Amino acid sequence: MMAGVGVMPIRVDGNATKSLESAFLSPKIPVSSSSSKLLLGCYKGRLPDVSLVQKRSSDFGNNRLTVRNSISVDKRGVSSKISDEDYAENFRPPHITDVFDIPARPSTFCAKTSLPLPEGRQVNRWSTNLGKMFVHEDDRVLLKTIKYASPTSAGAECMDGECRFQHQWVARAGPRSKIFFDPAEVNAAIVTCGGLCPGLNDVIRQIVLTLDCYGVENIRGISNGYRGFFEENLHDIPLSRKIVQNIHLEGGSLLGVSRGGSKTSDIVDSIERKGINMLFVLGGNGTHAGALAIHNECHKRGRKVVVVGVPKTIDNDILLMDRTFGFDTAVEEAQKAINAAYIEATSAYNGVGIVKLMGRQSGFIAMHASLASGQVDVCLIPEVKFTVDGPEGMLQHVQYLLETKGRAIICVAEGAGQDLMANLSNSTDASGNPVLGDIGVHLTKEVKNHFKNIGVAADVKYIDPTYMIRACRANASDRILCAVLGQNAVHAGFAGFTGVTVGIANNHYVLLPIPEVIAYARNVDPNSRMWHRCLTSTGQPDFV
Ligand SMILES: Nc1ncnc2c1ncn2[C@@H]1O[C@H](COP(=O)(O)OP(=O)(O)OP(=O)(O)O)[C@@H](O)[C@H]1O
Ligand SMILES: O=P(O)(O)OC[C@H]1O[C@](O)(CO)[C@@H](O)[C@@H]1O
Ligand SMILES: [Mg+2]
Repeated sequence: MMAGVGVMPIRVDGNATKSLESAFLSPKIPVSSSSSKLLLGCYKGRLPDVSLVQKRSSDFGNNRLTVRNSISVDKRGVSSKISDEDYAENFRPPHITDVFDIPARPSTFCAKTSLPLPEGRQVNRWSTNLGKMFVHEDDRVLLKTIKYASPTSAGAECMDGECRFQHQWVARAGPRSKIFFDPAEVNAAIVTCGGLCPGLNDVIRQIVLTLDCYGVENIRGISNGYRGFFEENLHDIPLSRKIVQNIHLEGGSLLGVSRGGSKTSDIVDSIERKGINMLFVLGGNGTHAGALAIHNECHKRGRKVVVVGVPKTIDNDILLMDRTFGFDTAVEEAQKAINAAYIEATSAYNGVGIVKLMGRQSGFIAMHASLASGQVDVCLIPEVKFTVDGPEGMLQHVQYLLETKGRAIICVAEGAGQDLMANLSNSTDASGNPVLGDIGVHLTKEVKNHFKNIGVAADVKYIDPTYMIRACRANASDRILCAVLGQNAVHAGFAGFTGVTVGIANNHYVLLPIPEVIAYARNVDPNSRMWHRCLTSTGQPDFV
């Protein structure tokens, strides 16, 4: 392949340029910065297939981070000043070219609309300012930004006893200058699984709008989660810019959701039948486990399909991310319930207000809602054990609050105190999630019985706003997050990443391999500053 044959030259390093076309088509060619001088002027054919990489291992014991002083052009045609090994271990996002030989092509993405102009002219899809429109392949985001000086420092996550700082680089999300799909051949599908979450329609909308910007016309929604792939009475929903234009004005999911029914082989059979080659999966931990299984099965069957996740969980229980969409809205909506409980309790004689919020195994909503309200006296979360009876128990504290303040407000996460309830069914829902006992109802009974038994009048009001919170429309902050995540999911798909999910880390948008984010559910750390801030605000003691 001759260099510079009628194609735009791209910069490889400070001294050298290389033909874009040859960069797309050449196999992985590692070169050191000194050998990169070979690229000066005319690049003719393959460089000798020897690695002149100067490897400098960073000094972190078992940590396998390495820094390479190299410039390489991998088989994706991507010139790298930082090689894949520079990702923190396990954070290199899988790519379709890891499995298939697919040539890269120039991006068709244009931030401008593709709608026809009044006189029938199409807006030019090709931006005149490509220079700053794309993120660079080597762009990375630092996952952890605090250097803890001691393992005893609040919230410290130390990999070794000395708490040495480790650079954990992850891929930056965003549009790439090179893509691996011809928009005319893209057959995209979107599916929403698990429970509802504010912002689902915003993400669906942004995925469709962004696909449209790339020039994709063939977009479908799969009805009611994974079930829509194979249940005969469920039909796909055609999606277009026009159809999704106003869907974000309502809560819920235009496509519907479901739990259970995740049979990977049936789903992939359906993907093959429908000819889907770009799948966007919106859901929580379970959904992402399903997405990973679909990604693996597609590749096993030799199907050139990319699977990209968008984490959806109101519980905020996905690892490594600042937050997931819908969480901020949930915290805000919860304020109404807490405030109602507060007003009722302060207006009553010896009023006790109890509010149950979602959070199956993670108490983020209850913790943040309690802290935000400044009205909560007791916050109970699944991560922190508590007792109800006895001198250290919660009831004694509620009694003390009535004696001193004349009211008590309790905010409890649904997964808290499950060990306190007898006769739990041990059953699971269709997806295998445990069916919880109702801790809100349980605590309400306990509080009522306690004050009845000691002959003190108490006016107990229980509020369960959980589904009202989940079914509402996303707030402005979440809508922005949804917009960025939805757009980045499409950029990831076109850039050939698969088995990945999008997220926000340290306020930057990233791509993460799915296994890294679903290894276990993210929990509130009882040693974290945030939990301590919550306790500082409520003034509650330990109930053990
Ligand atoms: N380990 C798994 N492997 C494959 N599919 C799974 C797995 N776990 C769950 N699923 C499927 O993923 C879908 C959603 O799972 P689930 O109902 O647990 O919701 P989720 O994605 O975890 O979101 P939520 O936060 O609402 O619980 C279901 O169709 C379920 O069958
Ligand atoms: O009633 P459903 O649909 O199972 O949803 C309840 C669960 O969904 C979640 O909101 C997670 O999506 C949990 O907090 C809650 O336990
Ligand atoms: Mg789940």
